Amino acid sequence: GNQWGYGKDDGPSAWNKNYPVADGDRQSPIDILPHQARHDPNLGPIVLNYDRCTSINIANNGHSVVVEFEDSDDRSVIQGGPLDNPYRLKQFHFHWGGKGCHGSEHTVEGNGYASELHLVHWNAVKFKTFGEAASTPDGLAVLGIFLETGDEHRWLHMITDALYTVKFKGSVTDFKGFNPKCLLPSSLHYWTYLGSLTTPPLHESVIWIVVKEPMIVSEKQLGKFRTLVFTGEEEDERTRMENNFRPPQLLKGRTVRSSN
Ligand SMILES: NS(=O)(=O)c1c(F)cccc1F
Ligand SMILES: [Zn+2]
Repeated sequence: GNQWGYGKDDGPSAWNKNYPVADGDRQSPIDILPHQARHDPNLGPIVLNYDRCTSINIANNGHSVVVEFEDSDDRSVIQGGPLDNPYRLKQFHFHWGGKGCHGSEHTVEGNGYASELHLVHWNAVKFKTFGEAASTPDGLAVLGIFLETGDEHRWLHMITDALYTVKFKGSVTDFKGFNPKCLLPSSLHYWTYLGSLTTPPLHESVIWIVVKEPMIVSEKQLGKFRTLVFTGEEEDERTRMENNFRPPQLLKGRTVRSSN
């Protein structure tokens, strides 16, 4: 099948073999150069209505740890900013590095962060299903939040305390009542640009909204993500899940706008 990963032979430099769009004109992530971003006064604030969000489960999909949400109605949406419609929250997941090295996907002036949280939303006004939205330009809106190491994050333990239940690829456990609003930094000032999924199939369907202010988490909390493994419980090898990030891709003439 189309198995891909983050190793030497199946990693980002090999993805274009099975997914030629990897060499496309609007690939993600990118290196963000704040001084070259165009400040757009028409870019309003991002508005998150997550108060009635319904988390369902937490899973290890062999590439990351993902928390899925009920998305059969508009109970949790993102709107405003560059978005013309409300986009429904579908899932969130993380990308991270190895001990002490960088693991974010987007970089800022060449500097990576320890990790990056992606909150994935889809345009249910224009599309019937997530899959349809994910394969059509601007069907998705992903909110990216950098994680920087420092003091312990007061709410991230709700995620890290559950990671031992999804150590192996293919494990899924109940994860109800979690509202990701508790993870967000105080300011939602952002950069925005048109890009893609950062994992295969790399569809060029994403309106990216990258928040400028990182959330602060402790090295201990981040270390718990590295107790996950890419491999299934039945497999012999136990390959530690880390460095599950795609490096920055060419801008190819795109404009990055700044909310302010
Ligand atoms: N990394 S990402 O946020 O681009 C992403 C998506 F948007 C959707 C599915 C998987 C995935 F990894
Ligand atoms: Zn992601």
